[in-house]
Amino acid sequence: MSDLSRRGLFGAVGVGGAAAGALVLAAAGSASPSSKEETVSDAYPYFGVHQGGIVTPAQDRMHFAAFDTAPGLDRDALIGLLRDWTDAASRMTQGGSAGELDAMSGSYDAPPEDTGEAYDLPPSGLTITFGFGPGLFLDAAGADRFGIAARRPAALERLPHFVADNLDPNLSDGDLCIQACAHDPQVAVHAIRNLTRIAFGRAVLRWSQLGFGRTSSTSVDQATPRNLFGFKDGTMGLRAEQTDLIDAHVWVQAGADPAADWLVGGSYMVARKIKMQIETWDRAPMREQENIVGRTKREGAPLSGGVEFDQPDFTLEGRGGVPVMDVASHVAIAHPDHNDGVQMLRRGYNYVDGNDQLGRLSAGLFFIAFVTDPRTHYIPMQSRLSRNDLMMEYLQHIGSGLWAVPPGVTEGEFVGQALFA
Ligand SMILES: C=CC1=C(C)c2cc3[nH]c(cc4nc(cc5[nH]c(cc1n2)c(C)c5CCC(=O)O)C(CCC(=O)O)=C4C)c(C)c3C=C
Ligand SMILES: [Fe+2]
Repeated sequence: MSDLSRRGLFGAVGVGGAAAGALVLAAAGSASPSSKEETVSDAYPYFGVHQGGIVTPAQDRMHFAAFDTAPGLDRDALIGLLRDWTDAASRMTQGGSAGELDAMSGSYDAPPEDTGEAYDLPPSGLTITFGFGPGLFLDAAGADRFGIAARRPAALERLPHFVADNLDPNLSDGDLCIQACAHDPQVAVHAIRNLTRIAFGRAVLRWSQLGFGRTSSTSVDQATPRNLFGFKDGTMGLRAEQTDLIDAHVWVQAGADPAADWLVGGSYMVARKIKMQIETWDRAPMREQENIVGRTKREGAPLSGGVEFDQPDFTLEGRGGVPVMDVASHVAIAHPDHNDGVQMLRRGYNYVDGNDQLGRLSAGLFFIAFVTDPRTHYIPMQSRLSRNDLMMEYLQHIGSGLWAVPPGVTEGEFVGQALFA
């Protein structure tokens, strides 16, 4: 393990103004590694043009949390919360404590400012990404509690109902959300726990999710991981290095929504908790599994031929003139050619929440995508998938949410500050 831990605060807070994704070593005296040499102890800069945790190379662990603001919270108190969250996030991502004092310091007669479980741990690539839900702008009763309703982005509405959705309100929505990703689960959990604690009296945890195993790659240097169906997942996902595509499909551009200019440089985050009927899937023949996905299980190559990163040929016909790639395969329906060219930055995680009373795993994929506009990028694709995707027989969408993700933070500012200017 690196010498770098949370014993005291490190001088690395605020290192560089570079966009998140540039890796820095916070340990004094260490040489900067290339991204191929990244280790579990590294830190990403907190301050930058975009928030971390979007184009940052997807870490292997995630703790996601959605919050509701407390009844009676006013604009100044909300700003105070965002400022406190920003300060804590800027410290924790650099391997520091949640509070100004570390977990073992402070008055003996007061609770410590940090809960302590990450005290000996390095930064572990921690990123903390904040999002604002539709309810922050207008609550269920239509009240503009924080004086920001006029600046609500037009695209920030609850996602519509999709065919076969079976959403649990207790696993959906939230005025605010936080995505904490790290190489070490204890570091991600520590971040959410302490941010929840800091929010006491101002925002209440509504629902949360642990994810253990990325199902995407967001950098060209990352190998493609596998999901709980055993297939390579993330092959055709957007990569940080594809900057033109990231600009076109992920970041909100100037002029996109004049009422929501504060969101320029930010994005929209879609989260869907998708239960996978894995015991049923495990009984499906290999031929059927591959046909449903549209790719080979071993290599992740398109069924039309070639190797993993080759494009599928949807026109290729097999015996009897039947397309080799099933028109209802997951890949066929989700491909940009069949979705007006749209792509999304997928950043999901596998999850297992124990099991049900019949001995079936309560498991699936916590789907996360960052998009420039959910109305063009997520909603039409999900509508097609929910109606036609062969994989839907094995899936159940049980949780859902959409949040506007403000741009990155400059030192001295708080996250989302431009919304309140
Ligand atoms: C609305 C968007 C998507 C949802 C929801 C979704 C769920 C989901 N996907 C898999 C497994 C795989 N998905 C793959 C590709 C793929 N999926 C989406 C979108 C959604 N998936 C897109 C845009 C793509 C890329 C299509 C393309 O350009 O070819 C693959 C193949 C490998 C890959 O390219 O990533 C797999 C496997 C599961 C299990 C799942 C829900 C549980
Ligand atoms: Fe998919």
